[in-house]
Amino acid sequence: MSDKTIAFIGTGNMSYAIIGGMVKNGFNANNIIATNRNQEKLAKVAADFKVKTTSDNNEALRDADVIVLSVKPQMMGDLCKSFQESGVDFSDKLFISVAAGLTVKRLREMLGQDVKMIRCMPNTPSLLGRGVSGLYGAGETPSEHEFVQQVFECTGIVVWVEQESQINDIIAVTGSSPAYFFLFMEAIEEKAKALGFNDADARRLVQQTALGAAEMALSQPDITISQLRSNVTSKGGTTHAAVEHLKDKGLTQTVADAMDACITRAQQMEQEL
Ligand SMILES: NC(=O)C1=CN([C@@H]2O[C@H](COP(=O)(O)OP(=O)(O)OC[C@H]3O[C@@H](n4cnc5c(N)ncnc54)[C@H](O)[C@@H]3O)[C@@H](O)[C@H]2O)C=CC1
Ligand SMILES: O=C(O)[C@@H]1CCC=N1
Repeated sequence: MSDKTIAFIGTGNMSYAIIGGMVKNGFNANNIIATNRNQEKLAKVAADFKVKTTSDNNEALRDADVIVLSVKPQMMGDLCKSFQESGVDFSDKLFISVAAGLTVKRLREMLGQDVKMIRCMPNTPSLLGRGVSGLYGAGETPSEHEFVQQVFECTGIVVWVEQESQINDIIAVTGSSPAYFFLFMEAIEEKAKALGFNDADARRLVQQTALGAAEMALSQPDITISQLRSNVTSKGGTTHAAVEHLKDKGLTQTVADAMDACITRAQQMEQEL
């Protein structure tokens, strides 16, 4: 593993998950700096992963080779302005942005320089090494490309996209989609409670079933997901009744429409921010 130092600017949910995945997968915690304005969040990431922490973004900018911009998109303008005013020479540093809805062009405008910039669209299962990261690069060297690949492979699987616009597709398919699965799990959990299961059992039943279904798909790559579904569905049986109801109610189209809404929102943010 490279000895480059990497700083996460704005260590909230997403960067906490990436840092956790990196440390659990052997990345040297001494080479990771986490920043946040919030001291409690910094104390937690320091305690959990033994990384360096600071509330001074400029110190992290100065000390790191690779800078991960991970504040909310709406906060990015102010952050980049503070970097411009910091007096730190960051012209040779590699930037990675995990923000939705901010293009490389816009980020470079915000930073006031044509810095090397990789856009990454991770997801929160990165914390467990079960993440997916979509990557799009602009101007990085082969060794930087390799470094970024290694970092995000610590957190799960990685896919490079050729067009920057595909980052918005990745948001719909993997960045936001843990929430779709959680919504589905919430719906089953809620109904389980309505059927009389206590809270703890409702939670255990739904999470174990979701995990089991995902592991069945993962462990049997030669069997289509559709076939796995079919294997549960006895002709004229109970699953058939439930699945037909979901189909009649338009689940497949609803999911496709939701993913389009996700992409449209990312495109709108590109115009707004
Ligand atoms: N949460 C997710 O599932 C995903 C989030 N993202 C992207 O990751 C970025 C961060 O999202 P989250 O982690 O969910 O947000 P978050 O709100 O949990 O984390 C951002 C953190 O930045 C801190 N912060 C804000 N301004 C700061 C500043 N100037 N200096 C230092 N710290 C500052 C806040 O205190 C906060 O803890 C966003 O741009 C989002 O688009 C991308 C993929 C998935
Ligand atoms: O909701 C959001 O905007 C971010 C990007 C992908 C997941 N969370």
